[in-house]
Amino acid sequence: GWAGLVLLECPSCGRLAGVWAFGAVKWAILHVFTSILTDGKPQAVLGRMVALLCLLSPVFESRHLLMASPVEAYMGPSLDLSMLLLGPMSASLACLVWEKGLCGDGKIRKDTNKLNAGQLLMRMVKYFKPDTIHLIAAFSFLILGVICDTFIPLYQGNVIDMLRGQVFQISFCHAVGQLALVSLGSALFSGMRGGIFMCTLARLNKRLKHLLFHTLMQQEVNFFDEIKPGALSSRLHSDVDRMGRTVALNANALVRSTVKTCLMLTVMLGLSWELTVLTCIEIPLLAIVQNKYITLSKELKDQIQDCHAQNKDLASQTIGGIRAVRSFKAEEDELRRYNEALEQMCAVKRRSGIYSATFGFIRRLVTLGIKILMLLQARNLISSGRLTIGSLVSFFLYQKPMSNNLKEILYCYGETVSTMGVISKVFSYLDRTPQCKKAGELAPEKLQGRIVFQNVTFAYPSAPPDKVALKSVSMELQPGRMTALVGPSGGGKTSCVKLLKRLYEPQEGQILLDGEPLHHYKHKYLHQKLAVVSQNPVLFSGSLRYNIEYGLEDCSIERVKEAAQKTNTSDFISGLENGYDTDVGECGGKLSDGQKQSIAIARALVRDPQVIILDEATSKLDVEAQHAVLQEILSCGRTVLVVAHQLKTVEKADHIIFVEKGAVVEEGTHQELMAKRGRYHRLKEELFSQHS
Ligand SMILES: Nc1ncnc2c1ncn2[C@@H]1O[C@H](COP(=O)(O)OP(=O)(O)OP(=O)(O)O)[C@@H](O)[C@H]1O
Repeated sequence: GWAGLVLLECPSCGRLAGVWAFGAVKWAILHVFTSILTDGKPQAVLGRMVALLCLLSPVFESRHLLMASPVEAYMGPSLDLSMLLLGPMSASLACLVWEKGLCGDGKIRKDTNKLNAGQLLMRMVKYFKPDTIHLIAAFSFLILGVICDTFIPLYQGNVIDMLRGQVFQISFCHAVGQLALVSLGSALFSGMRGGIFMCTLARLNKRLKHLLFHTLMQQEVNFFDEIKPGALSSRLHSDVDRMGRTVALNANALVRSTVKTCLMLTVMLGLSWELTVLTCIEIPLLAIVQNKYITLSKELKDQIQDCHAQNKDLASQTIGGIRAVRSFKAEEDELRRYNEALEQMCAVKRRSGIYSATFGFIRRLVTLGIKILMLLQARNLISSGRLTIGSLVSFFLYQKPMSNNLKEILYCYGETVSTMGVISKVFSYLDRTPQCKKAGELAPEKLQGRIVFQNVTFAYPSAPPDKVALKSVSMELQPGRMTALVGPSGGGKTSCVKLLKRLYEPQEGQILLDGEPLHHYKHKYLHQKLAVVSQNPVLFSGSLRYNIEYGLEDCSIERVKEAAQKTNTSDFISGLENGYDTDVGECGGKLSDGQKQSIAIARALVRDPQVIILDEATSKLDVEAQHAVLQEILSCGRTVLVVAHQLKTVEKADHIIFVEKGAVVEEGTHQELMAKRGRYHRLKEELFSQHS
């Protein structure tokens, strides 16, 4: 700026030599200045930038002198104000291209990032494959719409130039007709493009959600111990929606803006190359600001997502457990916790808002500066007769959408980059291999139901490495016998049940069913032949029938009724207005705890299992129902394992296994264990006092 002002004051001082001398002095001063500012260690990039800023004008003037015709002598630098600003801008642009695009380190770094992002995008694009026809149609309409769009301002300029009335009426009508035609084409093709894209996006979302849900269903139970349900549901809904939307809409916007930009650039260059250059200078400047903004906002976006998942989790936990919250009068506490989570989210969003406002301000400042330069240049062009008013109007009509296009390209780039985190997270779930043994193909017609635990050692994957839930447990459950697992709380009873259900795999030893390891059996077969009923069974919202036949294909109503009869629930169900079609409410909320247990036992019995495991599953039933259920379960020579806390259940058992601190301590009948006067005898009162 200073150099320019001096030259404006004294255009002929020293001509080219003066310009070079001035550039050199400016370089020396700026070099000293940057050295002082950076404690004598200016960065290489700053040095290059300073050199370019100071020497670009002398180089340009030298070229001017060399190319000047012999007739027209070189008269020194131009007094044009726009040239004054063009110098520093061109230097900044050249520097940016060099540093960001061509310079060694940056390029390598960018390439590796690009590779990952590129691979993710390519993979994402593959999911669109079933919609190829739709996409071809959508992109064809997009290109047609863009072509029509591009010509609208040009025809508008033509019509304005003809308004002066010197041209024939017929050509005016022709120009208006052309304008109407391209406008109509633009509206029609854009509408078609938008509609098809939306449909494609909906189909992609459906496919991705289905795939992700399927993958999640395959994961081992520990995966769900480690990742909260709120986070998973957020991935499944918000993230899949976001990744589909970003990729599809950005691809749409990117192609539209790129085609439009190329076409518009051609037309604009034809109208005025000087004004076009000025329009294009805006882009790299905005790119720098946008790049900085993307880096800052990416981290915040991740934080917002995590906060969102946390809030969702907190709200669903509280609402789901509202009965517990109410009974402990913990509403205030829950409200405070939720409020704290909201505050946290608010703080992150506030920071994001500040970044966005600052970015918006700088962007507007850049745009305003360019606009002023353009008006100055336009005045020069019109006064020298190189541009008509109609062409200028056309140019301005192009300029706004052109800048918008470029901004859109930058925005799409930014959006896509910031969605990479989301895309890679979703893909990491899609690619996750379940950490459990693959089920075998064994499905014998006849199953005895003899279960043997052979030196089973097991620690929960989420527990500390030294905390073992079961230590070398060996035991046998025989067909036709009821075995009771008893022991103090935290002893390892439920862990045995979980291993039998194959929710977890033991780290050492194995569990055999009729002499074969559990994982050799077909998954579906195993869960049909080995039924587990827990103390607090999970029911799903839906009818009673749906809950009893849950997971079974082609289960007749007769089988459902028979199972209900065996658990003494058929009378209660027949008394209901809709019978077996009565809705049980969210998680069976419309049923009493005892009714829930009965339905869960009926659900186990309808499968006609050979092994039944009751994890205190009859605790809420009345004595008569308990008796009936146990009678029924023990018939047919089944293997029965009960995790018992009640003395009367234990007394009915043929065999008792006493588990403490993850190990089998004693076993035998109730009488034998009492006679032994060991751990079982000593803890008997404590074990059963609350329940008996
Ligand atoms: N999902 C889990 N992750 C980590 N550790 C667990 C998990 N579930 C249980 N444990 C730990 O494993 C040990 C055995 O627990 P388990 O549930 O088998 O005891 P239990 O005998 O059934 O107790 P209770 O009679 O109170 O139900 C306990 O120390 C418990 O803290």
